[in-house]
Amino acid sequence: MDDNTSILMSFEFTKPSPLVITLTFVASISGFMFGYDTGYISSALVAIGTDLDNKALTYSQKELITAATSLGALIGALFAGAIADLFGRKPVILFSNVMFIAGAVIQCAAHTVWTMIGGRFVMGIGVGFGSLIAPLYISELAPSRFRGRLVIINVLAITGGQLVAYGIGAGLTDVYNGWRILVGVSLVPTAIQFCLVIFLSDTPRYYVMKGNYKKARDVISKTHKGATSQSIEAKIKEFDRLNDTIPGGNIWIKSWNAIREIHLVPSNFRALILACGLQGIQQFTGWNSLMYFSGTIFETVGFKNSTAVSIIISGTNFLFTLIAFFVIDRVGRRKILLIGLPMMMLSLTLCAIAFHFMNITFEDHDALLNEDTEITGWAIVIIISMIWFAASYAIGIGNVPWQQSELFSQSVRGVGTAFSTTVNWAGSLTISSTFLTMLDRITPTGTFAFFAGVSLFSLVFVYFLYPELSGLQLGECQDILTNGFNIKRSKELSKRRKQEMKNKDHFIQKKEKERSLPDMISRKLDKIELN
Ligand SMILES: O[C@H]1[C@H](O)[C@@H](O)[C@H](O)[C@@H](O)[C@H]1O
Repeated sequence: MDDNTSILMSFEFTKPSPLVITLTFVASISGFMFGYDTGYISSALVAIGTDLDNKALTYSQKELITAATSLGALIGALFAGAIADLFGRKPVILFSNVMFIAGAVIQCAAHTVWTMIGGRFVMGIGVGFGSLIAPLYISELAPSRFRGRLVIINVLAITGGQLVAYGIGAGLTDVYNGWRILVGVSLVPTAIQFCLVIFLSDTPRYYVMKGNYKKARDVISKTHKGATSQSIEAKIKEFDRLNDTIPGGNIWIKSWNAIREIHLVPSNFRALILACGLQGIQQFTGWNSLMYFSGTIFETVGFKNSTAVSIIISGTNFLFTLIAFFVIDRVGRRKILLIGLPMMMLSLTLCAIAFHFMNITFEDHDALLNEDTEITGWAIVIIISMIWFAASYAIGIGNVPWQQSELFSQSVRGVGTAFSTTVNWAGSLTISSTFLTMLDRITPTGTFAFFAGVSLFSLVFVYFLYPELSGLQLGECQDILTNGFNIKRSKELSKRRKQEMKNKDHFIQKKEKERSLPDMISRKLDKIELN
C-alpha cells in the first residue's frame, strides 16, 4: 500500500460523525416518502369507494391511479441525475419535497378520478427525484467502511414507509374520508425534511465538482471527525483526480456528452450494465406485484383478514432489510445476493406448485375466483412461501441495487444513477400494470414460475458479472471495472481492505486500553488514599 492510499484509508476508517448520521436520516425521509406513497395506494383504492366522480372505481381506473406514481417517478428519475450534477444534491431534495406536497394536496382535494391521477403523477415526480437523490447523497458522504449500511438506512426507510402506510391504511378503512387523511399524513415527513434540508450542506464531492474547495474542506472536516488535515487534503486531491468533468457549454451539451461517455468508456458502460441489471432484477423478480396486490391474492386464496396478512409480508420485508443492514458491509453485497436469489427462486417455485393445486380461475378476465370455500393446506403453503420470498428478497436484491452510486465514476454518477433508477421505475410500472393480466393469461402458476425463472437468470448474471465492492473506496470500485468485471480481484481486494480495517480496529482498541490503564490505576490509587 503506498503512502497516499494509506492516508486515504485512515480517512475512510473514521467512524460516521454525528453529522453524517444526521444527514443520512434526513435524506432517508425521501426513502420513507417513496415507501409511504407506494404503500398507501392499496388500501386507499379500497377506501375511496364512490368518493371520486360519485361512482365506484373501475378496474382500469384503479390501475391508472396506481401506475400514475410509477410513471411520474420514471420521468422524475430520468432528469434528477443531470439536475443533481448541475445544481447540487440539496436542491434536488428540496424540489422533490415541493412535488410531494403539491401531489398530496391535489389528491386530498380530488373529487374526480382525473384529478386524483394528476395528483398521483405529480407526487410520482417527487418520488422519482427522491429515490435517486437519497442513496446518492448518502453514499457520497459516507466513509467507505460504512457506506453499505448507511445507504441501507434509506432502504429501511422505504420498507418502513410501506409498513406504516399499510398499518395506517388498515386503521382508517372504516373512517369517513379516511383515504384523504391517509394521503394527508404524508405531508408531515415531507414538510419536516424540507425545513431541515434548507440548513444542511451539500456533499464535498459536489463542492469539488463546482471548484468550491473551501466549502468541501469545511464539510469534510465536519463529516469525518478526527481526520487529519493531511488526509482531508489527500481526499480533496482524490476527488479532483476523479473529477474529470464532462465538457460542454450548456446543460444539453453536457448531458449529451455524459450520455456518450457512459456508453463509450468501457468501465462506465460496465457500471451501467451492473446498475441497470440489478435494478431490473429487483423489479422483474416480482416483489412489487405482491406489494400492490397481496391483498387481492390473500383474499382469493381464502384469508378473511387479508390486510393483516399483507402487513405480515411487508413487516418481513422491513425486518430482513434490517438484518441486511447489519451484514451488508461485513458479509458483502455479492455474497448476500448469491444467498438471497436461490432462496427467492425456491420460494417462488413452491408458490407456483401450490397455486397449481388450488382451484383458482378468472371471472370475466377481471377478478380472481377461488372455488375452494375453506382455507386449504395449499393456501398455507402459499402464505409461507410468500413470507419466505419476502425475506430472501429483502436480504439481498431488495437493497443491493440501491448501492448503485458506488459503481459510477464521479463524472457520470448523476446520469448513470438516473438511468438505473429509471430502469427500476420502468420495471415497477411494467410489473404492477401487467401482473393481473399475467395471472389471467398464464395462470398464477405460470406467473410465479416466470418470476422463479427470472430469479435463476439473475443468479447467473450476479455470479458472472457482479464484483464484490464492500469495503472498497468509491475510486477503487470504479478501478475494478476498468478492464473487465474482475470478480476475483474484487473479492481479494475487498477481503484485504476488510482485514486492514480489522487490524486498525485492534490497534486502536489496544492503544485505548493502554491509554486508559494508567487512568484506571490512578483512579484506584485516589480511592485508596481517600479511604
Ligand atoms: O428497495 C425497495 C424495496 O424493496 C421496496 O419494498 C420495493 O417496493 C421497491 O420497489 C424497492 O426499490
